[in-house]
Amino acid sequence: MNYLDELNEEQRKAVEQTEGPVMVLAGAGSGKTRVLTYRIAHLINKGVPPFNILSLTFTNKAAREMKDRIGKIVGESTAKSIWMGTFHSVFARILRSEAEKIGYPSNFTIYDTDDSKRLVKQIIKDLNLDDKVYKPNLVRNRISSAKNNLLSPQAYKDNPTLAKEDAQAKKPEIGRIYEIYDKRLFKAGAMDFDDLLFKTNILLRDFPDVLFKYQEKFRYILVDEYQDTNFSQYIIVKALASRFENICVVGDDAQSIYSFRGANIQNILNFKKDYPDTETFKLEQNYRSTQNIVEAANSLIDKNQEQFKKNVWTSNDTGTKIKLTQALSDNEEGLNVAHEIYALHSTHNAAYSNFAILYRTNAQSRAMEDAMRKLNIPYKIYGGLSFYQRKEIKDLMAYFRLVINPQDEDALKRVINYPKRGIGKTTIDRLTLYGNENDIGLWELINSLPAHSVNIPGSARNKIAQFAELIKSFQNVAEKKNAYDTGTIIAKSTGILKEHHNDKSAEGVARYENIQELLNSMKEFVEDDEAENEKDLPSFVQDIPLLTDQDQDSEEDQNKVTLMTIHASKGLEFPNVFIVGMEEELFPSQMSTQSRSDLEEERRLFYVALTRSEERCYLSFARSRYKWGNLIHCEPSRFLQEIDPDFVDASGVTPNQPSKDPFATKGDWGSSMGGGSDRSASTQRRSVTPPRQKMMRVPKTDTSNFKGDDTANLREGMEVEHGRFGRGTVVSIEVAGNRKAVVDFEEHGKKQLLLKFAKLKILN
Ligand SMILES: Nc1ncnc2c1ncn2[C@@H]1O[C@H](COP(=O)(O)OP(=O)(O)OP(=O)(O)O)[C@@H](O)[C@H]1O
Ligand SMILES: [Mg+2]
Repeated sequence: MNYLDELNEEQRKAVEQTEGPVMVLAGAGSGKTRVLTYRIAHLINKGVPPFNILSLTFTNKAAREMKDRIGKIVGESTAKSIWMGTFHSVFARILRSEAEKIGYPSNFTIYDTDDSKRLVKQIIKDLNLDDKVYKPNLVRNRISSAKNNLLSPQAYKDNPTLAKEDAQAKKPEIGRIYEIYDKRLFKAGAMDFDDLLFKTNILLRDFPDVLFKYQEKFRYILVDEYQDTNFSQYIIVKALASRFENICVVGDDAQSIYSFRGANIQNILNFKKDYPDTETFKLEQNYRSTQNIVEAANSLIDKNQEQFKKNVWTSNDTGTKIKLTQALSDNEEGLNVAHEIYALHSTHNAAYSNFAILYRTNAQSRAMEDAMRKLNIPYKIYGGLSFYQRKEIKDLMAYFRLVINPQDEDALKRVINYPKRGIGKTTIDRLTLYGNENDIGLWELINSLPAHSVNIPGSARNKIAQFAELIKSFQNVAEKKNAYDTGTIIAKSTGILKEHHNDKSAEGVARYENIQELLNSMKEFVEDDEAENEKDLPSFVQDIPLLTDQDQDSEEDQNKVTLMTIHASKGLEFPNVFIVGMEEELFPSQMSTQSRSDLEEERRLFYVALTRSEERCYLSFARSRYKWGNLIHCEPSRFLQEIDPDFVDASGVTPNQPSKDPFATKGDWGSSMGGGSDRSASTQRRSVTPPRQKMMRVPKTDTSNFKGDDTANLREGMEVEHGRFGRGTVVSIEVAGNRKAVVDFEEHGKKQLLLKFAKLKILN
């Protein structure tokens, strides 16, 4: 069958209109991504060389799937040379070949969010600022949004509005922090994620020949999920497309869910202004979901004022109604979901991969995971601590980074005394201070130490010299050997492998296995004959910070239930979808209920969630859940009443009085639902005693300053105390296998702990 026959008329028109600006603005599941995919195949069939096509997707996984499909139409080897991937990965690749023009080494390091946060923290400390006021996360977000709006440190400092905002927030030094942050990154030959876009913009702005080269190269540009592009991405696309204007963007204003990261829905609304010749196509037929799901989603999004009205319909079956259930607690909610999955799996023979559980916040995964494990249901969780963020992996990777780019000070500081070689903290601090004051990079400094009058004793000087020699010897190895051989030599001769091997605790064994796993993946990398890239260490390390856990899907992950946040589920589809935690102050989130536009974004998020489902969709809420160590009573989400009740099976959940909430609409799924209710219609949350008979866990009685040491109650964000490491905050909890938690300790940094042994005290 001709591939064009697999499209409806409107889709086909959008595919065949290959020249000039094209916008496809259409609802969920209407085939926008399919149009992009077939359009690329069509371009190639019409004779456009694949290397003249640039396709920007939301995830690298989406790009791989697109490439696979195109490969089936035009042949795999042809499909391979299309430039396709996320903005970050595509422009990282371009920056590597052009970096020297903007003063960066081509093997610049990419700092992930964690690395960049550590740097911000360090600067706050160096400036003697109070990190309770200058919260590193907040400062980093502010810098990030400045970069995504293309504001340099100078422009930030000169901007009166920002200065006023910062002054009002009692954080007048953010501009200065940004300036230093920027300088240090540059000195380290490093870019953070936002820089990959920011620096691309600088490159295209300041080097007309480079701009010309890529305009000529990317004669056809396609962008998926255009509604979630930010200003920085928008300007890149605009610059590249301005010569030929063969640009096709697809998106759905109703699915714009990243404004908190600077995504600007105006980009899609302004497309026509930017390109007056734009041909617009509307796709209205949904191929993904049953009628019930489509209509339910339509009725919900109708409540938003800011939107293009769309008429989305489907010729699919009516399907079953959306099933609304309630539970007494988050644990019970998890068990309900698990039982339903188990039942569908056994009676309908549904593969586990046909199920997704979607939630608003990562912390909600815990109750779901516990339940999956109770019923022995295999699951895969996205968005936890990704493999490459584990401490032992980052340590070894820091050696790799340093070998490739010795200017990388974050890497250097991370390993100069790891494994321990007697170079103390005071010594490192003195080196750093001297380097900063005299504007000498750390690597240069430790290599010319005799020429400098830093206050460091002779014994430490020797050790530093030995360390520099060690790194240089690795650089020699890296020049001659492939990534795997180099990696193995580094893991062995630094003593890292041995250190983990000798540690026979459960954590130690896991760390050793993780290091082995990293080396295995390096072996795979060098043995992969298909991939045309170099097999050396820099090629292996290059894009690792850009990998997300969605990119690490292995064969064995195929038949598992998917657990993820709604944000991460964009563009995906599953036969059965469970949307859990449909409660006020959780979804919509507490922060969002103060303004209409924020609330509308939450509603779009709910729209995204609903429209992931193909056949069955389940909504649930719990009447109580733990938050910050307290059991909180929950109100059903206002969004539940916004779906036309014709499409919802709420049997067992009786409607209640209308809510008093100013944004709420008719009806309310209220408090007469389920046992043990003692609620009025108030929307306030408060702590209550859990209804005993059904609660899975009851918090222990408080006899000390501590909330009890029952780690079953542990949640992300909690303050805890550990016998050895002191106070810290729970960053994430992993329940697969032995329960583990990553805790960010005030004094000791992040540690992964096995909860069985860790004896964490939950603080107030
Ligand atoms: N003409 C068609 N015939 C058959 N199936 C189609 C057709 N168009 C789209 N589909 C199928 O419908 C589903 C949704 O398509 P697609 O993912 O491209 O939609 P989308 O508009 O990109 O959705 P989203 O807004 O969620 O990203 C896919 O499974 C796709 O294969
Ligand atoms: Mg899509």
